[in-house]
Amino acid sequence: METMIEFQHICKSYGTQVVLNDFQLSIEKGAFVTMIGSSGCGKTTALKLINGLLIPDEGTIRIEGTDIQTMDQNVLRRNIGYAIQGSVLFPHMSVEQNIAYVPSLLNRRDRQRTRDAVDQWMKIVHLPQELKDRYPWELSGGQQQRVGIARALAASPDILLMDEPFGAVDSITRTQLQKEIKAIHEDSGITIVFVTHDINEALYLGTRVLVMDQGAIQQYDTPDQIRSRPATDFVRQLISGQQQAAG
Ligand SMILES: Nc1ncnc2c1ncn2[C@@H]1O[C@H](COP(=O)(O)OP(=O)(O)OP(=O)(O)O)[C@@H](O)[C@H]1O
Repeated sequence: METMIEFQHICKSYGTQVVLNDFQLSIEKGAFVTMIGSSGCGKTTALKLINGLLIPDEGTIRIEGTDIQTMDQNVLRRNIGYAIQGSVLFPHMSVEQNIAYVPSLLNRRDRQRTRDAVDQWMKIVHLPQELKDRYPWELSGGQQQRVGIARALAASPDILLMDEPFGAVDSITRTQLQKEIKAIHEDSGITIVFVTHDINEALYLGTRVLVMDQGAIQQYDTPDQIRSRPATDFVRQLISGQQQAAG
């Protein structure tokens, strides 16, 4: 299997607080990795190191073998979609303009191509076409989240980073969005790294689940292995929470 993202001996501190210490992780191309762990254990930090929003104190991050520090940061970010909790849409732009943002940069001379791309992505994330001319404040939380995902995907990234993208929506919308993102992953073969606090979500979506505690990897395994062979007490506790929630 080809490696898409690799963390090699990564150290990252904020002031005197060490968050990641000799962190090592390899993510296969096409994987859907869900990251779960205690609050403050470094999940968001790990995510932001992938798209260069944060720079490691030590160690190297590689994407398809290339050290990201040596890459053009604009090219890097254009290849990596980023969707986070709550609305990160451009408030002064309509739904259509938000989704078209990157495609219109890429297809400067071909407006029809951009319009077609917007239509296509709105369909995929189940946004009715009549919402095209609305502004973010005229949308529900779930619709805003869908626009955010469509915008991230419309840039045709190889990698999609998602930081609790469904944290702020009701449970029915959340279940729908989970199904949609799972289908998008299966259809596109994109590599997804997804941070969540919800063990059910982590086990449902992930082809691999990364369980972290205090900057250390507790287990990195398939959902079946996490369920049947929890590697540490921390993982066992997470799973017992899942069984309670399910039962
Ligand atoms: N810019 C910053 N300056 C100082 N400390 C920070 C900064 N960003 C994060 N931290 C601290 O680093 C630790 C790791 O933060 P991070 O956001 O990566 O954790 P997380 O696992 O995503 O947490 P949560 O599950 O609560 O979202 C936390 O203790 C946090 O308070």
